[in-house]
Amino acid sequence: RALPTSAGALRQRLRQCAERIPEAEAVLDLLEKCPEHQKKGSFPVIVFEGLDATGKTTVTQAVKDNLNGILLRSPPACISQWRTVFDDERTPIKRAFYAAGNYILASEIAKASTQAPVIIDRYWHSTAAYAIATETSGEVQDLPPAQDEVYQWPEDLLKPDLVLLLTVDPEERVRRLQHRGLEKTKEEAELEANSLFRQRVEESYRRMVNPACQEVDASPSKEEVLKTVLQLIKKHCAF
Ligand SMILES: Nc1ncnc2c1ncn2[C@@H]1O[C@H](COP(=O)(O)OP(=O)(O)OP(=O)(O)O)[C@@H](O)[C@H]1O
Ligand SMILES: Cc1cn([C@H]2C[C@H](O)[C@@H](COP(=O)(O)O)O2)c(=O)[nH]c1=O
Repeated sequence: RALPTSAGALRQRLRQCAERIPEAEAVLDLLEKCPEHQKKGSFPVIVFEGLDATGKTTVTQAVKDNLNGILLRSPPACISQWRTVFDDERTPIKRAFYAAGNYILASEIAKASTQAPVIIDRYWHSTAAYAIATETSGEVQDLPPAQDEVYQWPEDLLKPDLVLLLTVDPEERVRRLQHRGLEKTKEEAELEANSLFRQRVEESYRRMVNPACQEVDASPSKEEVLKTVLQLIKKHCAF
């Protein structure tokens, strides 16, 4: 399978291509500086997941402001300048890059969660869901079965307290994509063109376990969605 599910496995993958791709060496250098088995601080760590244009950027910013939190994202800023290099690489290398981003992000989460609530725009569930959906074709029935290990959280990666999956109906999502009008990644283009791919990504999110995603209908107004999300955070996270 293309997705490495431990820090050791993804380091090995990046090492294999580091001679040819200098950016892989740079990612490895950053990984070396991250202690293994990061632990979170006493503040809650809340992740927002979902397909492109479901409203993650909008809601994470609003939640951050509301809770006086710290906003982080995957891939983290320190490696995002190399993203286009890896997006053009073969699938196993590209997936190793996104996986590495999560382990580097875990170091940032560990530190930030000692200071304030941490709000995250995409984390492991996105890395896994896009990888799983890309590796299969056809209908959701063709995905690995629900209990498969691909849906498990990596044992050595810091876990969040709450993962909220934002969903909107396909027509509203396309309206939001068009309204935004930014440059598309390959995955975004595929999501628009291929409704089966979109369904596979969303179903993969739903099958993730330990922690599982809690689904939020993000179709209402920005204010309504924020209200729902803040209620869920209050219910599930102790401050
Ligand atoms: N609840 C909402 N109602 C109407 N429009 C919304 C809502 N939330 C977000 N939008 C709009 O939809 C577009 C996409 O939102 P946003 O950028 O927050 O999504 P995203 O999930 O972060 O996308 P990506 O993953 O591609 O970065 C933006 O133009 C935003 O203003
Ligand atoms: C984090 C992450 C992202 N992707 C792909 C899938 C999406 O189409 C875009 C979205 O990125 P954005 O920064 O939220 O606009 O990137 C991926 O394949 N794997 C990942 O881990």
